[in-house]
Amino acid sequence: MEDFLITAKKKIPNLIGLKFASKDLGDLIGCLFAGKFNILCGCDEQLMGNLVMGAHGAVGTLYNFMPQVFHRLLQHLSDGEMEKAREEQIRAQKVLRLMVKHGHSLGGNVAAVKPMMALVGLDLGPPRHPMRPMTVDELIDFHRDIDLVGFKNWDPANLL
Ligand SMILES: CC(=O)N[C@@H]([C@@H](O)[C@H](O)[C@H](O)CO)[C@@H](O)CC(=O)C(=O)O
Repeated sequence: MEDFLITAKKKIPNLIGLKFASKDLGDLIGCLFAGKFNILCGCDEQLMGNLVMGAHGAVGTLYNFMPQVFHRLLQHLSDGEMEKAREEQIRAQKVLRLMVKHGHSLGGNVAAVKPMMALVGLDLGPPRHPMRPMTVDELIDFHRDIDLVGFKNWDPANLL
């Protein structure tokens, strides 16, 4: 993406940045120093690392249903409380692993985003074809796993 920014800037004068969805941190630092670009973290599981390296913000799925975890992460980072920030990042990782685990058979982890949003009170309907919604049994399994990692204790204010 660093090469892209340098090359594209010559042809697209109003190019001001990008959402960095890769996990290549070498490329991230390259993008951050490629010029005055606005670089947004597009990989929720790497938010902490991206911000420490200098990313300017983030776009992500998990911020929709576990915002307090990320607010705390940002606060701890700004206070220099790295261990506490890590704890929040690990919470995000635990949820992501479950979304991949339970979303895989549905055609993608976006199908697992829907029940997460429902959990915080927003019924967004079923995922788009070819993904499919969870069956009742799958939903019970998913909720059980989500409860086991402690999700409901992290953001209790958000829950129904
Ligand atoms: C590449 C990608 O899909 N990134 C996601 C992440 O939230 C992603 O789902 C998450 O990090 C799990 O890998 C978002 O940054 C994308 C996104 O929300 C958007 O573009 O609207």
